[in-house]
Amino acid sequence: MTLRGENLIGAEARRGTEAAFRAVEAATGEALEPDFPGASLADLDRACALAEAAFDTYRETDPETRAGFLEAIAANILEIGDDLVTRCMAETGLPRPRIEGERARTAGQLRLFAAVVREGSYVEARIDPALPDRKPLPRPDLRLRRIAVGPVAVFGASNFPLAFSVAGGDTASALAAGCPVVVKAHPAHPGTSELVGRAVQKAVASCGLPEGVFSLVFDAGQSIGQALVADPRIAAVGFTGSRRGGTALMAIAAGRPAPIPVYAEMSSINPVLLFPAALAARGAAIGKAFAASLTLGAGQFCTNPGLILAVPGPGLDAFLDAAAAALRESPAATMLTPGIRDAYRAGVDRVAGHAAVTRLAEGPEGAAAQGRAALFATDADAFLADPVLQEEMFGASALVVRCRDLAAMRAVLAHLEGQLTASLHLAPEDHAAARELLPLLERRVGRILVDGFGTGVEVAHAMVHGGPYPATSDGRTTSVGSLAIDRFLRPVSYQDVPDALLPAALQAANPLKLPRRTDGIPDPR
Ligand SMILES: NC(=O)c1ccc[n+]([C@@H]2O[C@H](COP(=O)([O-])OP(=O)(O)OC[C@H]3O[C@@H](n4cnc5c(N)ncnc54)[C@H](O)[C@@H]3O)[C@@H](O)[C@H]2O)c1
Ligand SMILES: O=CCCC(=O)C(=O)O
Repeated sequence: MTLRGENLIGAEARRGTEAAFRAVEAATGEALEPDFPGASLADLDRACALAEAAFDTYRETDPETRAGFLEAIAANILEIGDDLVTRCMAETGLPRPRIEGERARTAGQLRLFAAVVREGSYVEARIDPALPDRKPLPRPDLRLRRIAVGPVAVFGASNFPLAFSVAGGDTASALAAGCPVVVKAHPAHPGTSELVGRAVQKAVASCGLPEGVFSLVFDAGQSIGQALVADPRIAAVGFTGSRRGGTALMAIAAGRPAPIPVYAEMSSINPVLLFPAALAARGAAIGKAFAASLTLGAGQFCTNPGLILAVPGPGLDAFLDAAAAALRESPAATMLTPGIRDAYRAGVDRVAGHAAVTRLAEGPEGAAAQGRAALFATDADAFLADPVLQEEMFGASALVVRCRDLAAMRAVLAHLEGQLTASLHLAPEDHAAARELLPLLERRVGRILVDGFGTGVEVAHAMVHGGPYPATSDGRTTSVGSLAIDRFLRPVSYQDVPDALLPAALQAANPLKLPRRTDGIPDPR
């Protein structure tokens, strides 16, 4: 498929008129064809106007139409075939199996949301019938459903060019909720973005939907993204990226005459708690598994295990020996962009130069575009004394914090910022100590896992990929899994509205066959 470097504004493909940029081949630094001229403010205005015009029709599409649309996007992405995989590999430096796996995950995610739309519980249809004879006052007829919030702005992520980008989780959940989407492509993979954007655009047309359901804009800088968040027709924002970028967009959204929510997933160091009996029983095996998780995708996962907490002893020594040996042999890996590589190296240098930190291991030196793995250690007192030590190093390096006892481990956890995940490595003898820490962990993180690592998020109904700030801007939500749809819905209550005027979801005959509650009790199905 030929790339044209065009913004996709509704049904149109338009070459931008602003500064152009090109993708860079991650491994070589070579510029890749074609040019991507940035969208103009007029292009963005048209995209937002079309999204607004599409909103009322799209949000009332019947479940089958909307689910079919999501499935058509999945099919169209797969239909692009190897062109998508090779372009994506070139732009990101990520290997083929990773891109193919991520493509399957992206299609599966769209299909999951299709199933959610067909099943219908997300509408939360509730009916409290009128009680005209209630004393002292009659009760009105009350009916509630959730509706889409409005057009949503999505910022594609650099590190998941498919699953968190143009047709990734934010887009899939917003479209499932009934929200048109305007995507601001990540500048690191514009070709991948255009290919996927065209797949979505094609699905909009083949499903007979209003053209404004989807648009995709490119920008060499940040002004179009900022204007998108400020646009009064945009009702919510999905973002995955840096803390600086996420908080900048939050400030724009909060400063609007009508503020809107920004669902930003930003930074997390994902603590790993190694409990004494687990370490004694299998320290070396955990160390090896940790190194594999740390180096996955050159460490460019928001779920990367960047912080290890453990009590010193022979078990921890075995863990460290195995982890260090694996990391010393782990080849340097191409990073997504020169900027991300430089930020990673600067983060590593900052930690390496810290007076209270020792370097335990370092991977082999690589090419200019590559990042090498590293493992550092400090103690709990030093960690508690310097917030720099809990800053995300976005790459394959981690810091081990030696805690003199479990009380020190608790103090470190209590001091941590919000996190996406916490991993506990346990033997049965550790359960009592782990139980003590669980309430604190629940307050700090979005997902607690045992005997594993957070990398490799399952896209499922019971998944939470979220967590308190700064892991995300809103710890009440998730950006992965079916619950992600909640971000883009809001409840509306209808009081004494005649059946003929009610939305289908709440009419007496239940024409959409939605699961509903009457007086709080699920209706028989
Ligand atoms: N935790 C994570 O999941 C995660 C993922 C990717 C990157 N990162 C971090 O972010 C750093 C940079 O990577 P990145 O380019 O992917 O993230 P980024 O936040 O710099 O950019 C993400 C997107 O937001 C836009 N953007 C950023 N700042 C903006 C602003 N002030 N106004 C308008 N738009 C803005 C960018 O153009 C891009 O489209 C990495 O080195 C890493 O530290 C973290
Ligand atoms: O980088 C953020 C997403 C991480 C993820 O989805 C995974 O670990 O699978």
